[in-house]
Amino acid sequence: MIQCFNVGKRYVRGHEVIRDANLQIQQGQFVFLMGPSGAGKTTFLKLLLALEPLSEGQIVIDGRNLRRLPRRDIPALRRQVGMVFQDFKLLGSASVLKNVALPLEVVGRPSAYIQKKVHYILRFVGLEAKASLPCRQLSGGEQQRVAIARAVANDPKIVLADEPTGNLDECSSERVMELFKEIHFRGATVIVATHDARLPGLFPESRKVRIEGGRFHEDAPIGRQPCSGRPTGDPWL
Ligand SMILES: Nc1ncnc2c1ncn2[C@@H]1O[C@H](COP(=O)(O)OP(=O)(O)OP(=O)(O)O)[C@@H](O)[C@H]1O
Repeated sequence: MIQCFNVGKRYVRGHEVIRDANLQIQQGQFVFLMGPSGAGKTTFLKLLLALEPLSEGQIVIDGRNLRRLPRRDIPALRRQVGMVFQDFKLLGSASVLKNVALPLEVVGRPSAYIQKKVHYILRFVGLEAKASLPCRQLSGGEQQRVAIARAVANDPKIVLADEPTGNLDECSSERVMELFKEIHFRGATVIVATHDARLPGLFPESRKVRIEGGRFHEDAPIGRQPCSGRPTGDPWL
């Protein structure tokens, strides 16, 4: 569960982007974080990943208060969170396969497991045929799917996606949303930040939260969400 209590964020020499913001997200929820450009969506995702320090308030993730989290525990927190960055942050000269394998290598998974898992996920995102190509040879939509594959490779409990359909055509956007729905079905909490008001229409059961004036506003009552189908064990293999 993600809990935000009176959260405030002010950048050095900047205005207060988020102020006195409260939010609670249960494990397994699918949340669209809406708001116009500059509203603070990326900032909020960065706070959740501890990429930016809080100015005010508390964020508690699965009982761990980020303010009190020792620096040495931050990598473990980040391993539980898969982040799809707005600019992908892929290794352009490395292959698609290498980019997706990296998070698994970092945590020391056996190579046979990595091979099996990466191929499964690349098939899932429809990129198995491009596994050996350097990422920079892929289209924007394909790179977006590599970024999603990398974010979910390690079965994170939480997946954060920053404008995952920015610059994609309608068909590619729908495909990307199908991936997130599947990831959600497999048990992850998914937070998609977007200013594209059409996206929530692709997943009507989702929860919509708007950032406005630095605060969170619920757009609609939280409906019953499809319950997570995640069984115990590896959800991919
Ligand atoms: N590192 C920074 N230093 C100073 N100000 C920043 C920094 N990062 C973001 N901001 C400011 O914080 C505000 C919110 O930015 P943020 O990127 O969180 O918005 P956003 O809702 O994600 O926008 P977009 O949809 O365009 O990505 C903006 O006014 C931005 O200029």
